[in-house]
Amino acid sequence: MSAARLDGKAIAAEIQHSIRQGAAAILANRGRAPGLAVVLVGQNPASQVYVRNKRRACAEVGFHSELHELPEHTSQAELMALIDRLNADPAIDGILVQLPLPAGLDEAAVTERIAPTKDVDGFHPYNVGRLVLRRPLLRPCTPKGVMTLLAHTGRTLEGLDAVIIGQSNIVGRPMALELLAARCTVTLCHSRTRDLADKVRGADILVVAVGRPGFVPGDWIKEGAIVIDVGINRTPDGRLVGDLDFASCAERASWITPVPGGVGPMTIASLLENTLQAAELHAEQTP
Ligand SMILES: Nc1nc2c(c(=O)[nH]1)N[C@@H](CN(C=O)c1ccc(C(=O)N[C@@H](CCC(=O)O)C(=O)O)cc1)CN2
Repeated sequence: MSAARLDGKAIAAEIQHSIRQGAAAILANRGRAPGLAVVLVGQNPASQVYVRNKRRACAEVGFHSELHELPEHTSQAELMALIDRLNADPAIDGILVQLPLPAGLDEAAVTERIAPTKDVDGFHPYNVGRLVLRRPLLRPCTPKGVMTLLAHTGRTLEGLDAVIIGQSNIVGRPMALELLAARCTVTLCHSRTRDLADKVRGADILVVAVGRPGFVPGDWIKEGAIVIDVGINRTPDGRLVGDLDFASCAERASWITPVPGGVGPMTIASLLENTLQAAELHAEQTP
């Protein structure tokens, strides 16, 4: 079998098209566009790229976006005070604090300070709890984007065996909850997992988020599996690659995501969806 590509860039462009119409409707009804505040602390070069891409996507769909750039040595109290101001700002529907934060800042405390209906990353315990209880409100962007990609395969997910490698709060864990809600049987693997290759060989759906180039070889892939690569790694010669040995995995999979152009653009599309959803929630709350 040779896999078909799940083209995240093209699917994200379709989503942006419909969001542009939603943004226009909010503008017509409320007299202002959906608003996203992006908080960037420090000078992490990858974060700078992601933030630029997110703001460009906002401009393309007609959202208001504003960037709050803070120096590396910002204190916890200064960051919390900014979040409080943005929570109270009626022009802001979504608040995004780009991660990772510089050492010394408490990410969990910052996440919990964001008002749950402005938490467009879906990281607040309130939003995570709703996902656990199968009553999601704002869903974490990368797993949500992966679910949209899976929907584009046209396959029924119910009953499939899904394996996730990587147990982070922003990808692996919410990904497990999403796939469980879609009635998959889910195995969440991590650095202490035994017999990883055997577990992966049973997967109808494989999601890999470990941050190690070429971590999954083709002979781990079940014939016909759907394979999703969340990894983004820069090689010494400057290329961007995922966590799969792409060529050998593509020989056995039925569907596979490329890097770049797979999950990354879907993370940004999901952020736009969440920001529009937050703006609609706020419109209901303030008629
Ligand atoms: N507050 C958040 N911080 C982080 C998140 C997040 O969802 N919220 N996720 C990651 C980084 N991330 C979003 O912020 C992200 C990563 C990659 C892409 C993307 O579009 N990648 C492109 C390639 C871009 C490039 O040239 O480097 C692709 O894969 O095609 C978007 C968003 C950690 N932090």
